[in-house]
Amino acid sequence: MPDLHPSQWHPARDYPSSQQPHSPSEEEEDDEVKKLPPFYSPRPIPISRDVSELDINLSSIGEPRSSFHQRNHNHNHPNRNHDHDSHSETGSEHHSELPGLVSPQFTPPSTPGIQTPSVLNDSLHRLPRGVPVDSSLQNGGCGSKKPKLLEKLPEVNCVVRARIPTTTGTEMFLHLYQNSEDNKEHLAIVFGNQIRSQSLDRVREGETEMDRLIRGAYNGRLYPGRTASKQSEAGEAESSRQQTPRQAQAPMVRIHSECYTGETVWSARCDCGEQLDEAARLMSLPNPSTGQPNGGIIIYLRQEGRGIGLGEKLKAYNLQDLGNDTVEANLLLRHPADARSYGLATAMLVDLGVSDLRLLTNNPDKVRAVEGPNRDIVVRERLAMVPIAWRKGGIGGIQSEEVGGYLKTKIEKMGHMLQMGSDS
Ligand SMILES: Nc1nc2c(ncn2[C@@H]2O[C@H](COP(=O)(O)OP(=O)(O)OP(=O)(O)O)[C@@H](O)[C@H]2O)c(=O)[nH]1
Repeated sequence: MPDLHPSQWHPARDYPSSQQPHSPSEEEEDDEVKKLPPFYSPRPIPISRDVSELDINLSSIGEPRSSFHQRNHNHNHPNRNHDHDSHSETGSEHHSELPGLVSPQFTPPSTPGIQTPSVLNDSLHRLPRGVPVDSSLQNGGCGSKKPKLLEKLPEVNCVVRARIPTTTGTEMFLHLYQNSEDNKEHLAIVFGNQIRSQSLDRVREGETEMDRLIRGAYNGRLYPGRTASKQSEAGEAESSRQQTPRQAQAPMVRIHSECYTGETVWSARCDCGEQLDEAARLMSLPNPSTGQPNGGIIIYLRQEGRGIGLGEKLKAYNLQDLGNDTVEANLLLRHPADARSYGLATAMLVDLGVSDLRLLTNNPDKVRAVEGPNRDIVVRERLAMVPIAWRKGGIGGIQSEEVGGYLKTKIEKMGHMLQMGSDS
C-alpha cells in the first residue's frame, strides 16, 4: 500500500488491487458468510447449559438505557428539552404533570387537551402505508437476494418479563430472552397485553408461585400482597374486560438492532434512535376501529453496529470521517457490510405466538430473513420507515451531513426501499 497519511488515503484509489475493498460477488459472500459464526454479533460465546435451566442475572439487566421517549431530535444540545407538553396519544391517559421530556414524535403539534382522539387523519396519527409482500415470488416486494439461513431456528427462552409504564402513558412489557447461540440479553418489547411468551409461561420444575410472580409469569396485574400467578375468577373477568381486543390484522413488528450511539448518546450519524421511537409511537397509537393502542412487538437484538460491535463501529466512524461511506468503512475493517442475522428474532416471534406480521422496515434483507428457514413466519406487509425530516409536514427529525450520507449509502449500496429525500 502506498505510504500515505490516512487523511489522503482512499480505498477505491489507494488499495492494492488484491486488497481492494469491493462489493462482494455472491460466491465471495458465501465464503464470507461461511467464515462467520452463525450468529455473528460479533463474537458469540456458545453456552453449554440447557436454555431452560438458565438462571437470571438480575444485576446485568437494564442495559442499555434506551431513551426512546426522551430523544432530542434537533440535536442542538443533547440535554435540550423541547417545549411541547407531554401528552398521551393513546387517548387513554393524560399526564399533564410530566416534564417536557417527551420527543416530538410522541407529542402532537398542538396544545394537549384541545384535540380529541377522533383527529386521526393527520400524518402523526396515521400508520405508514403498507406495501404487500410475498417472499415466495421473485419480485415480491422484498428484493431478490436469498438470505443465508440456518437450517434450524435457535432455542430461545424468555427468562423474565416486567411491565414498564412509559413516559407517554402507554404501557409495555419488556421480555428478556436467553438463547442457545450467544450470551447476550436480547429483548422483546411488547405493546398490548394479549401477546404471551410460551417459554415464560411454561412451569419450571420446583418453582413456587412467588418465583413465577417474580419472573413475570402471571396473568392480569401485580399488586401488593398478590400470592398466586393465576388470577381468581373475579380477577380474570376484570382482566378480560381490560384486555386489548385482538387486532384483525397481523401485528406490527419492528426488528431493531442495538445502536448505542444513536439511541443513547444523541448521535446524528444515523436514524436508529428515531426509528426506535417511531416504532414505539406507532404501536402506542389508538387503532381507529377499537380506540385501543395498535399494539405490536419490537424485537431488540444486541447486534450493535450491524453486528460488528461498538468498538469496530467507532473505528468505522473514523474511517467515514476520512472519506469512506458506511459500507467501505466496514470492508476496510475486514467486516462484511452487514454482519447481522435474524434467526433469533424469528425464534422469539414464534415463542410470542406470532405466525404472520406487518414489518416496519426499509431493509429488503430483513423481510426474507425473519421468515426463517421454513417460512416459520410470514411477512404480509412492509411498512416503510421514512425519516421524519423527509416527511411532508414532519416536525424535527435528524438532520446532518452524516445522516444524509448514511441514508444515501443504505439506498444506493444496500438496496433499502426508500427514495432519497422523499416521503413516498
Ligand atoms: N457498521 C456500522 N453500523 C452502523 C452504522 N450506522 C448505524 N449502524 C448500525 O446499524 C444498525 C441499525 O440497523 P436497523 O435499525 O436494524 O436498521 P436497518 O437494517 O438499517 O434497516 P431498517 O429496518 O430499514 O431500519 C444498528 O446496529 C447500528 O448500530 C455505521 O455507520 N456502521
